Amino acid sequence: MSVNKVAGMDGKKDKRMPAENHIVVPSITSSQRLQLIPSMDHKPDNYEDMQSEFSPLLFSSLERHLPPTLLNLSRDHKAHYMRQILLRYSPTAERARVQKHREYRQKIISNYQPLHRELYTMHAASFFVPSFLKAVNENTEKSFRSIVSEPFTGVLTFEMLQPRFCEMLLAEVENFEKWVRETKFRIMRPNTMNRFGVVLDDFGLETMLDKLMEDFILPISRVFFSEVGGSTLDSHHGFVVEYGMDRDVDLGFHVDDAEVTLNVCLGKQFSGGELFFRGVRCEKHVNAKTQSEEIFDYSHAAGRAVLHHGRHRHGARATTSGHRINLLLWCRSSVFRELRNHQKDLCSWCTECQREKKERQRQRVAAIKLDLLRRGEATMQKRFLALQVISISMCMKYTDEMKRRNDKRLNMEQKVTSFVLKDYSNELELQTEIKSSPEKLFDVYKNKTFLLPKISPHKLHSIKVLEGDGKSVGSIRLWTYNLGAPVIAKDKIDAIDERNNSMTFELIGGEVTKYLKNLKATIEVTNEGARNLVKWSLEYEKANEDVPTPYSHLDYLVSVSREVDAYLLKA
Ligand SMILES: O=C(O)CCC(=O)C(=O)O
Ligand SMILES: [Fe+2]
Repeated sequence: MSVNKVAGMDGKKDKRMPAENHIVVPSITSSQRLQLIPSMDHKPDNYEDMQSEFSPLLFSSLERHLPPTLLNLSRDHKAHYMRQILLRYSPTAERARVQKHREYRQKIISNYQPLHRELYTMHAASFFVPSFLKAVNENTEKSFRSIVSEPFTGVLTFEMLQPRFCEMLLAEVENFEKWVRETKFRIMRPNTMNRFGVVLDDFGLETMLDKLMEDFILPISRVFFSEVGGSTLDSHHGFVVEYGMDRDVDLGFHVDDAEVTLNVCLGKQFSGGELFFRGVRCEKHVNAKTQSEEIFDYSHAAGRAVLHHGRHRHGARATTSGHRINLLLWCRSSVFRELRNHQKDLCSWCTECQREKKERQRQRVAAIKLDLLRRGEATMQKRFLALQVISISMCMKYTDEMKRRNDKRLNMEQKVTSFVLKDYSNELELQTEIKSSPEKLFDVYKNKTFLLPKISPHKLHSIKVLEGDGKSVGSIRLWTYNLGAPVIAKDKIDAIDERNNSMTFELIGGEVTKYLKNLKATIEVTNEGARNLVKWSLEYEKANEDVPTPYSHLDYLVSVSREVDAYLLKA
């Protein structure tokens, strides 16, 4: 089974940038690099009318990553700066392909006479049904839930297009196909799996479809598909597919080259043609076996939309009579794709990754249980507590149990083998024994943080000093690490006590600050008799009651320290 459908030539704008020698750009120093954390309170310029080989949406989303000193420059300055960066990432062959495709589109657009010009700009009131428009205008989770039904997890359906719009679009596609036949113009099909159907972006509908994605699909995807890039959609591939006895009959099992796929049935009369879904999979698991609970079939109806994750494996059964024509919008997120490049291991959204993870956890817990039982020295209570501590990052069940205890405001001190966990309200401590000297381990955290991504590459991707020297109080650093998914955090060194090998960091930015209003972490490396100990303490304030106690953060910090310990012993 080959399920990866190859994307068609999705085009870029038929526009050009202003001539470069018209722009005077202030010289750029190394401190003016793009920022990993976007300035969310900055409103980017609109680049719609700018001529460039890159999409206007790409410029708008990249603008938020510009260094603060560049944010207030003129639009042309910013575009010039961003274009230089984008060009560095666009290899020559890709640029040549884009250029060729742009010429192809230009040739079509300057020769083809549209039938319904009103389709080429967004007229929301005449395109969409009122219920859809109302939900998008209100733009709340509640408003979207009121129009959407979810017959199967991750497959949303809702009424979307007016019958008149469907008729006009069908007539426009027919008109375009007539022109193709008459002129014998060789057009590209939407992708390698379709012999029929046309790319709407290629004959002038790109701007309207950009708007459709940005103003109508993005708000819904933000609510339902944020985990898979739905909040950062910034480019699309828009086309129609056509089925019938004299067209393509069915569509094989595949995944789309999209983060979120919009599939709207335009008509006409048909029977058969059901969509079949078979579970969400990442690249690694795209061919993994389907579980019975992943099987879902859906019969489409004219005007109705289906919105699903692009990597939700699917296909379409044979259209047994009539004609079935659908509008497809493959919506993509460059940010999500970039982040995926750093996240080499598990996908939170791939059912198979999750199944493998559970299986590994089950095996670990079983091994720990067996080990404890074998040792026989632990009392029944010790065994139970050991499992609780070790499973902090593994099973929410345990942390829920701990939360209930915690709510009774119990100060627990649990001594288990080499771990000590203290759980106060808003404070957590986890201590573990290490073999290397306290001074050496502290030295890594104080002076040699550059070693950490090397020591623990699967947990920590990078540490960048943003302000100060990265070693003294007041220094600000940017951490990219892996807490199940890639996470970005900005911290400030709050206090250093070299005599006691202790340091405190405060979180001042990044995803975690969304659910923990305050988070201070202190490391203390000490020596107690014959034992060397590392203790991590967290002081935190949850953004709301539903936020889980940050056991996983604590466990993360301690497990990195244990890896540093192992590294020092080997060094
Ligand atoms: O035929 C359909 O409705 C599905 C089309 C589709 O999945 C695709 O073109 O990616
Ligand atoms: Fe598809």
